[in-house]
Amino acid sequence: MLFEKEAIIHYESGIHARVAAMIVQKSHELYEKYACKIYLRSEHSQRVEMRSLMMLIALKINNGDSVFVSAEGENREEAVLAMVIFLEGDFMVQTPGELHEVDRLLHENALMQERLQLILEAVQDGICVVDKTGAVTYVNPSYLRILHKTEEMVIGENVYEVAPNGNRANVLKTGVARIGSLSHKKDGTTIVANVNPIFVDGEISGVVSVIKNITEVQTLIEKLNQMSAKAEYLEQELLRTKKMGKAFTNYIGRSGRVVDVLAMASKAAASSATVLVRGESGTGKELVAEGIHYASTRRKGPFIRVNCGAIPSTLLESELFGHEKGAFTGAVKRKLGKFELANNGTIFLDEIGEMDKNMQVKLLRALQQREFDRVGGETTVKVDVRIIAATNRNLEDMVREGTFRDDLYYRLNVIPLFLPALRERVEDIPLLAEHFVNKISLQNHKHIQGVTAAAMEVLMAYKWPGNVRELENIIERVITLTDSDFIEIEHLPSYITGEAVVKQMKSFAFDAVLPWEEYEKQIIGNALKKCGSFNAAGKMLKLTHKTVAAKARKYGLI
Ligand SMILES: Nc1ncnc2c1ncn2[C@@H]1O[C@H](COP(=O)(O)OP(=O)(O)OP(=O)(O)O)[C@@H](O)[C@H]1O
Repeated sequence: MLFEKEAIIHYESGIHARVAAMIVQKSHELYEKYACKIYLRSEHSQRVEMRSLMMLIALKINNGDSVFVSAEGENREEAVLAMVIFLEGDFMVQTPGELHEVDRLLHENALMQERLQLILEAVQDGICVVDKTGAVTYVNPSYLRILHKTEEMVIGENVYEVAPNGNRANVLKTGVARIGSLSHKKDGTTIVANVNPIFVDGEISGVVSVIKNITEVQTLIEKLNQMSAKAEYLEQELLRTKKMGKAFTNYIGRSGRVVDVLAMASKAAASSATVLVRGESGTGKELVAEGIHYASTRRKGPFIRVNCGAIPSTLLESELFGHEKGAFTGAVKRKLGKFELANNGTIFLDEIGEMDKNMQVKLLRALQQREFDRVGGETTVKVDVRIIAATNRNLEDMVREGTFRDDLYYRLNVIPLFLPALRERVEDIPLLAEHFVNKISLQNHKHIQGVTAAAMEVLMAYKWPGNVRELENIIERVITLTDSDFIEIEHLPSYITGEAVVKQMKSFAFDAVLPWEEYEKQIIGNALKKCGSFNAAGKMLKLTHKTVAAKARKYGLI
């Protein structure tokens, strides 16, 4: 409970015994003047009369407590007032009515200040406060870290002296904020600064500068740029493979060569240029030609295939251009040729290298003028046909030898597509094998689940002169003849498995002449490793399974 007439004097600075003596002196005067006794009381002590307890006052006040001044006597109000006025220079004085609220506000303020201090110290951005004279009054630890400076170096320095044309001096002069100003330091760091003026009562009272080291950000931006360039490239690649669309989904393969050739084919499909598909027999030339047709705007028109190598040259003209009734013996009615049938679609001239030179001239005319005469006909027929030709022959050699017309060659070779042989894309074999196993077992109502790893290894080691067609045929034969769940080595033809074994044996040191048993042991061991059973190994080696078992025992292989 506060005294009726008292003041609370908050300790503000250290009080010495000298000050305490002055207080005592003053209280004597007041006693004389107002006939009052002056008491002081700290928060934690009894009130004490001034005259006797000088040291206590000094100690108590030095502890930082609030000091309550009260008086007893006739004019105690005046006495307290006089004491308060006397002390005002060294102490903060409040009247009792405001005390609690101010105390609370003070406490809140102190807390807030503490929090703000913590925040300022914790933020990663550097903060620098400059007063209105240009002197640096505050920097946070991040500021010092970013600029590699110490507090002693920066506190107190004047921005008008250290950087008269800098942002801080400028903002202080103009009162206009500067945002996002970049500076590159000698050590290679890049710093971005936002400098804002501080206004108090409409007057500029300093600036606050917030800086950030964006060297890392710039490195990240660079990385981001690289990544986005890479993503763009991959997106284009994806688009490239996607663009091939459904038209090419029948052509199985994911190897780089296949992806490239299909990308080119899909580009070719977008034009109506003549395409020449090259590749060994069985590499899927027809599939690609079909893909081009179905990926083109002509997809709703017909795709007409002519095997120029399979039709006798005497009949090829009528096959391609048709004939009129009675054009030759047996021509009992008018027959439309493949070119007419392919109108508004695509004609696929397979095995073009087999065409004889007479026919080549006629074809050249049809290609150049998109018109021809039916055999025995007098009127010229005009057609709108896209031409795709294919060959497994070396047309360049044929042109050189004079068996293929060069003008026709150039007409056909507008967009050449080279299909890789299967041995050049071994990585596609598992994919193709799986495709054929699924397709053929479905057609044959079988449930073959796949190819064993060992058998796949053998398939991948084989040279495939017949390419994909040969692979498809082998899988078809196996599926037709077997009932097991998986295609195993023993199901494969011996010319394929044999090649694999020979390949393995190449690693064997044939230069050195060893006892026969050494070779035999190696061969039996290899075959058993590859086949996994006496039976299969026997088939591969053309021995009975009993012989294989006996030799395996003899050489301690089991
Ligand atoms: N990449 C492939 N994906 C799936 N099947 C393929 C692939 N390549 C070829 N084939 C299959 O192989 C067989 C032969 O293909 P295609 O007739 O297209 O080859 P080609 O190169 O035109 O042969 P040829 O030169 O003997 O005429 C077809 O049954 C075809 O389905």
